Amino acid sequence: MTEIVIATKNAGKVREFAALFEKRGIEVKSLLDFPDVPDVEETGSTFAENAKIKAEAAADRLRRPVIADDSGLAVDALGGRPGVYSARYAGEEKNDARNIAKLLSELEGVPMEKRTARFHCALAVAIPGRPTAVVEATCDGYITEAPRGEGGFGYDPVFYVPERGKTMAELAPDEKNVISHRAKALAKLEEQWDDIIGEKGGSE
Ligand SMILES: O=c1[nH]c(=O)c2ncn([C@@H]3O[C@H](COP(=O)(O)OP(=O)(O)OP(=O)(O)O)[C@@H](O)[C@H]3O)c2[nH]1
Ligand SMILES: [Mg+2]
Repeated sequence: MTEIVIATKNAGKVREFAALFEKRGIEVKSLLDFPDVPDVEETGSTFAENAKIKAEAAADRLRRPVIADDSGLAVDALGGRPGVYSARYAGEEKNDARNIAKLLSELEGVPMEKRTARFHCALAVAIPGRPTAVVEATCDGYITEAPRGEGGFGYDPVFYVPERGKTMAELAPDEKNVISHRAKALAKLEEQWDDIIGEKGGSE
């Protein structure tokens, strides 16, 4: 395979997948390259369900193998919220700065040791005519009291990674792409890749 479509319009995800697949010699296309594919409603109650919905809708439309990523942040002190609503936490317009502001205000007064959280990533691979495969991975950390760093996207400026002593947004892209929920899920996918795509899978 030389090219794969990721069913997303999130430019932050596209950037990370492009870097992750580049190492494997595969070029990444996204729905930004296929603007005619309609948006699909994320009606699932889990990351896995939403990833499956997005992957199958795009694969049906494009008639080729597609990977979709559904991801988000689960904060323990908030009972797992924002969870599958991470992108639209502060409103349908999906504004990262407003999402962060809402998160910090909900966590006001919560001490650092109780600000534990994790990023989740579910990746679904939909290939026309085959059952959809889903893999999942997480990355543990803490929510800081103020944003730090310019890298990444989404909640990265307030997600502290204890092993690195930095927020995700302070890590270089190459560092994030080793430890992130997305990188770990992709590594799992790779382990299962031959079973998932079988002999005739992929797109040349
Ligand atoms: O700081 C972050 N670092 C990450 O690495 C990360 N991964 C996911 N997220 C958050 O979770 C939402 C996904 O929601 P989501 O999977 O529905 O994606 P989306 O709606 O942005 O695009 P699409 O892929 O659905 O087209 C995103 O918007 C972010 O807020 C992240 N935040
Ligand atoms: Mg979405």
